Amino acid sequence: MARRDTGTRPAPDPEGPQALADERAHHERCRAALAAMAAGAREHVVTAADVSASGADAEVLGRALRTKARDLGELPPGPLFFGRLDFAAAPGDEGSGDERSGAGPVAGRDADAAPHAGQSYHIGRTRITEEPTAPPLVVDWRAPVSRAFYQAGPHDPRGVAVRRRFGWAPDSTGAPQDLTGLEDEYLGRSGTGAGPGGTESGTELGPGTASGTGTGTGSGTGTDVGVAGGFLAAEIRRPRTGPMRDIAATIQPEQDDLVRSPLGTSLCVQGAPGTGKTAVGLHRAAYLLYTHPRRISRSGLLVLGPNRTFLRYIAEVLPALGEGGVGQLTVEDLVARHPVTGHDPEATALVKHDARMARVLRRALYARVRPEAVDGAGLTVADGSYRWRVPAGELTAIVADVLAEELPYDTGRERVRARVAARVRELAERRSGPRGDGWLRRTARARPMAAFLDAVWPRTSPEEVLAGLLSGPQERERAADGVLGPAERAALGRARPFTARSARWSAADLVLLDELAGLLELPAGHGHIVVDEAQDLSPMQCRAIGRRAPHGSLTVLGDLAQGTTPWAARSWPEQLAHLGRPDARTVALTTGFRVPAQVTALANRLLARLDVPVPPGRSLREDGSLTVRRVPDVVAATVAAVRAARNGTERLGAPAGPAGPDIPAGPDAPAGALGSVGVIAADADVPRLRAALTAAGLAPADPAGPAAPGAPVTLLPATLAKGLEYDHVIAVEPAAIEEAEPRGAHRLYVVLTRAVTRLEILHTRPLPFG
Ligand SMILES: Nc1ncnc2c1ncn2[C@@H]1O[C@H](COP(=O)(O)OP(=O)(O)OP(=O)(O)O)[C@@H](O)[C@H]1O
Repeated sequence: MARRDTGTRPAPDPEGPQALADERAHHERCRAALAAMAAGAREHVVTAADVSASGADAEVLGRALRTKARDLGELPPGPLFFGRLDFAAAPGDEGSGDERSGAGPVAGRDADAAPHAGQSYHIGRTRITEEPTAPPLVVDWRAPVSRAFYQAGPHDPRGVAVRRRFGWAPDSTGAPQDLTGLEDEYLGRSGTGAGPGGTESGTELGPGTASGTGTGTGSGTGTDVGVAGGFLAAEIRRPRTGPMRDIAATIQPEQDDLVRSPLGTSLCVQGAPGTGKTAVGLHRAAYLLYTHPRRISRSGLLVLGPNRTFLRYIAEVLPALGEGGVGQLTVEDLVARHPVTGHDPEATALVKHDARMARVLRRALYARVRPEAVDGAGLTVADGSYRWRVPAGELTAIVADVLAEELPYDTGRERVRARVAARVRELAERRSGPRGDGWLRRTARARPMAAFLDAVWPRTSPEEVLAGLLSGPQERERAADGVLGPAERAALGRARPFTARSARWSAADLVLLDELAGLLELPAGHGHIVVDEAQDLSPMQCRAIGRRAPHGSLTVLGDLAQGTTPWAARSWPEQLAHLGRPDARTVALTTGFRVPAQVTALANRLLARLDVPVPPGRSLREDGSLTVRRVPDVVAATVAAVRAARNGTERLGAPAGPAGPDIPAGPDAPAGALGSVGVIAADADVPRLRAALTAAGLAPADPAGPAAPGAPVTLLPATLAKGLEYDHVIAVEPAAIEEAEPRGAHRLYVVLTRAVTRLEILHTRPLPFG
């Protein structure tokens, strides 16, 4: 593990200022090249229509070019590279583990496929080149060549002589803007990785930074990232001011392993709060799109999150990585055949989300297939002066055979039709010579055939089957007998009968309708699905996701300790089986990048009471603070706490230091460096807190509103906190949060782990944790 203690050793490198000037010049060159690339892409869009052979070609080409032009145009205005690798004159076998090196280089990106000895590569969020045949000015962080940036260490330099990271000072909005520093690690001095390897380096500071000393300790390579120092520390301490950011500059080795897992591998990441699960999932999505552009298109990739607020929070990560246009949905969106207009009591919802419902629904659907309805006289089809008759026994056998094939219901119906028609043709040909395909098609559509099918294997819809099941006691008894207990069967039933047309569907009904739709016909598949907060999914929701990637893979992200739904998972093997991926590799992440150590210690105390088999988290951050205050009036105390935070009497973030990929924030930070404040309370307490804050002139943003991700103060109900983070969290009355729902202790665990820098707990009632 490379260790650096530059905190006590100023950068000694006499070439520093020149190196910085050279890098600035390179950055200027990159900016000009990127502008030319964007202009070129736009021009290609215009000319594509003229040069294409057909309208269809023009459309496809135009779409591809438009996407490229848009992505280039949409790249955020920040730094165009964040790292550099200088390979030693005799590189080792770096990059050989990447699946793409086996598959051969992708056209136009040959230079990025494997490092060349003695060559330097700048690494950034997108590839930049002055012309297609020239070596790139910047290689994409996902290219095989870039892998060493994340994985090389003193004991495994991967041919890297020097790894350089860049520091960028922020502009007035807090976005990194000016190249102000660089930090070199000498990895490959011995050339073999033997010996002490990774040696010290200096942080070369440019003008405008606070001092001439380096930052922090340790740069975090190897799986033991330890206490973060240098630019990683600066990055994770950077105040949160808006939507989630990408972490391309500081992905850690164990995260990188997950990000670059092969497309065919389904992964499950169990991670304590703030360990980067969401970040890993999104970067893996970007990596797969880059690495397998032909096998997985943007429309073939899907990201699922728990709610709209969360999706808005993560919405900018993929576009910032040059991958706009990826579908980001909630599971509710996925199954939204109808608006939700009904509501289920909890006991009913529990039954509907239970895995056993899959069997009940299958039975309810296939109860419609009735071999016993075959007419004893068989099926007779007229053919000119002939009458062809298939005997009842043969028809029954055909139906039984097709049933045994377990095809989707609609396919089964067509298979029966095709088999019976083929049998009729056999009879006809035996008597009076060959029959063509047109004849066969007509026979398959003949009226007696339709009547036979309607009696034996009728056409139906998910709505019809579910309405029948929920409102017909007999149908329910038949389908659920031996599967659900009497109380569960009763909970499933609706008092008043209804039809598919008059139905008011509940959220759980939509999941059941989706299951039925999947039994009737296979849904369109995705090449890869990233599922966040997967611990909260019910077995039936898991099935809805799994069947949408029949040949694809999944990245399943979650934390059993954060499960808050009544059906939340308690074991990953079970959840993965419901997702149809029992063999997925499960990996635990425990190093937290968000929550400070004191807060993590508090959360771990609560975790011990949650009875879930997950390892406790540990924090990478020794900074940050935790305050627990018993107050006479939580509403008044909340107003005072928010006011103090906004007045800047409590500064947030890291101590002032040289710019890493960071905004310096701390006692000397500029006012603009104040981070976000999140007030989190039991849902029922939110209205009065909102009223009080608004009356005090501190109107908070509504987390569901459009301004939420960038707002200075957000007030959010505990049930919306999942996946989000704020610099300063004010958690109001934990006892009320815990008692609001059956899994309230898990909810409280989520709430207590949202703070990046400071957690302030305000309470009048006794605290639910020891
Ligand atoms: N390698 C890294 N470098 C810098 N920041 C990181 C890194 N990994 C994670 N982070 C940051 O840590 C924070 C937490 O990450 P993320 O939200 O992905 O965690 P999570 O495991 O999904 O958390 P939770 O379970 O609480 O939702 C984010 O701000 C993320 O950008």
